[in-house]
Amino acid sequence: MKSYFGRMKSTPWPPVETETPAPHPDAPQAGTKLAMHYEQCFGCGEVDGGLHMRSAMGEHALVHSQFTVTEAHQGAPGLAHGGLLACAFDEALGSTVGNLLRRPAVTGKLETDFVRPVSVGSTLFITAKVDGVAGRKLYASAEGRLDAEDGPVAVRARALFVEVSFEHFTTHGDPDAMSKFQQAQDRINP
Ligand SMILES: CCCCCCCC/C=C\CCCCCCCC(=O)SCCNC(=O)CCNC(=O)[C@H](O)C(C)(C)COP(=O)(O)OP(=O)(O)OC[C@H]1O[C@@H](n2cnc3c(N)ncnc32)[C@H](O)[C@@H]1OP(=O)(O)O
Repeated sequence: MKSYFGRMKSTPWPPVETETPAPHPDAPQAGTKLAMHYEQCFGCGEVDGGLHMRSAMGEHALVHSQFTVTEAHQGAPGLAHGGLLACAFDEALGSTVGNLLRRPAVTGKLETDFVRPVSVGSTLFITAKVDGVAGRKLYASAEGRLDAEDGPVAVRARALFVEVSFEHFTTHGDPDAMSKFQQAQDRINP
């Protein structure tokens, strides 16, 4: 498969020896639309000004995500804010890791290469994959193309997710975090 990294190629990725991840037996099948994981998630939830990202499982354990850049997402006039684009890749990569490996994890490190401007009104087509697993360390990467699955690459990203216990979310976040996640899943997939 063609490298996902372009200029990132000079740095070895993953940076440590990893095992090739097998998708979890309960990972969604190719063609499945992925449910939002939480209604108040800025990436995939029903949040005003959010990304409203939509994702689907593709062939070869690739996850395809899309979102359209709105006026609420600007940095420079008419252009997507870089941090907002990083957020989009955090979401797409996190969803890829969560759905394929079904291990609770948080982003430890996220790197982005911005290679083309992304203007308001454009749709980013993001393709993401899990690259390797080393114990609790889960490595993933993605690229985002402008306005079509085969459009020009605008952003590349790679990230380390670290597996955590479910208590991470209830201790550091909302004590009811897990029941809220579950309620959201039940409403979406009754
Ligand atoms: C059943 C399951 C679910 C299925 C569901 C499917 C549905 C879809 C699911 C989900 C979609 C989700 C979509 C959301 C996407 C957005 C995600 C976010 O935005 S997450 C928020 C931002 N991130 C944080 O808030 C983390 C804050 N940081 C921490 O809490 C800690 O620092 C943590 C947990 C990352 C690590 O802390 P420690 O104490 O547990 O572990 P230590 O030992 O420090 O690190 C473990 C290993 O990782 C390396 N590491 C950690 N951070 C690193 C870094 N920045 N760079 C390099 N290595 C790092 C360390 O060197 C260590 O490696 P060595 O084991 O020693 O080899």
